[in-house]
Amino acid sequence: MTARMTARTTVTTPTREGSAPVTASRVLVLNSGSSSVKYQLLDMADRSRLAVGLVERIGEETSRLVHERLVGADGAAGAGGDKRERLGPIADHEAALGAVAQELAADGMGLDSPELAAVGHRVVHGGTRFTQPTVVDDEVLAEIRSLVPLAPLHNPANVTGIEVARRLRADVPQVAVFDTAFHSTMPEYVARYAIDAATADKYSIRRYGFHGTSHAYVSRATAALLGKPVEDVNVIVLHLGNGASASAVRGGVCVETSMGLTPLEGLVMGTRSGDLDPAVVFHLARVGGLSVDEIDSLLNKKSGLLGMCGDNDMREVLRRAGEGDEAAATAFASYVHRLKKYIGAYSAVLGRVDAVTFTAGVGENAHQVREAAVDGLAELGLALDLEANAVRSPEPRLVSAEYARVAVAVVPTDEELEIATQAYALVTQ
Ligand SMILES: Nc1ncnc2c1ncn2[C@@H]1O[C@H](COP(=O)(O)OP(=O)(O)O)[C@@H](O)[C@H]1O
Ligand SMILES: CC(=O)OP(=O)(O)O
Ligand SMILES: [Mg+2]
Repeated sequence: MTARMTARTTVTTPTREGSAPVTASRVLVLNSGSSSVKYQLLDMADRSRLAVGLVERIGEETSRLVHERLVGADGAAGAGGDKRERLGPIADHEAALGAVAQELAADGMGLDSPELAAVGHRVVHGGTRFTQPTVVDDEVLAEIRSLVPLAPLHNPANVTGIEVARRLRADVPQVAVFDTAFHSTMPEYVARYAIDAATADKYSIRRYGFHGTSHAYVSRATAALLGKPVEDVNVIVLHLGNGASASAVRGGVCVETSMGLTPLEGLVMGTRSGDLDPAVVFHLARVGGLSVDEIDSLLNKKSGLLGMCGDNDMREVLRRAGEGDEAAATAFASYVHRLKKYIGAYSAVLGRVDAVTFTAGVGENAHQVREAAVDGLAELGLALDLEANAVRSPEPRLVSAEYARVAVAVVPTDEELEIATQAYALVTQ
């Protein structure tokens, strides 16, 4: 990406007065979740962050917007920032994005700025069609909308984000960057489920995989950390946030990932079950009398750590387990056992593993999870330097023992920077 960036052409937009064009190098990135919007404004001329923020608990009485300006009020780097918080109900995503636009405008960095080159949107499901970042027009938006049944928790919010941003700034390209894109290289025999082929084709049933923007960024950053070209590095990436997924990346190309048709399969997550016998669904319907929607909600929103022990935040699970709480200890043990299984499985898939990399909220911060997941895997070449592993740091770093054959790394993910980079590259190419 960096190489592509240096050869950039410029985007020109008219000034507000409609006179001479100015060079636009800012990208606003929107990551809209079901009840939250995370955003960042970046200047791609030097890849710096100008403002970051979060709106959470959208639709509740207790909504909260936190906005942080990271540069001087006139956009000058290093001139000191400002952090503001707004509490009180924000009814929906439309209102949330309106509030975000207001905060940016208050800092002189509003959506009407002639310096805005693009808005980059995280879109979770891109189906089989969207394997590249894509400028959104009516037809593309309709296709993203048609994928809502495959990502009901995520795509509706992504669609709203695009609609609102388009309305606020119709002349600036809206670029969709898809979670599924990086995984589109999986071999057909990996992507296919072993079900009737005609049925699978009719209903677009296959493994798509998610968090691809993070898996792509982190696998490249791991190669950089090892000081090797990405083509020479085989890595298992463990993205452990609220949603969690593993991927096996051979020489920069994804060959397998744990999430499937939807972001429900695979690892134990904050509120999602991950892998289970599909017959659990039939049993709940036939014997439990639950509707399909009730089972969907149970497995997506009331399972995982939350379902097993009542807390979905790993910090809380660790605290309770440390105090001897049995349900929390079992939930933690299930979480790391599933991780261990995927590390083993993907070691077999890759044949040779150069690194196992932990990322996202849990992966970057919970040293206990890393320690427990790697424990006992010496035969696979994995061993930690426990002291290095326990150190907190925002930097990419190695935490493996010096003698270990396979590196264990902690690499902070940066989906927003990756989305901005891809969006900017597309509009300036
Ligand atoms: N210090 C910490 N120790 C353990 N877990 C943490 C810590 N900080 C954050 N987390 C976990 O990270 C999760 C959020 O990760 P994040 O990548 O931000 O998720 P998402 O992007 O899916 O919202 C939280 O639910 C919490 O469990
Ligand atoms: C796809 C997915 O699971 O995303 P998130 O972790 O943001 O919920
Ligand atoms: Mg995330």
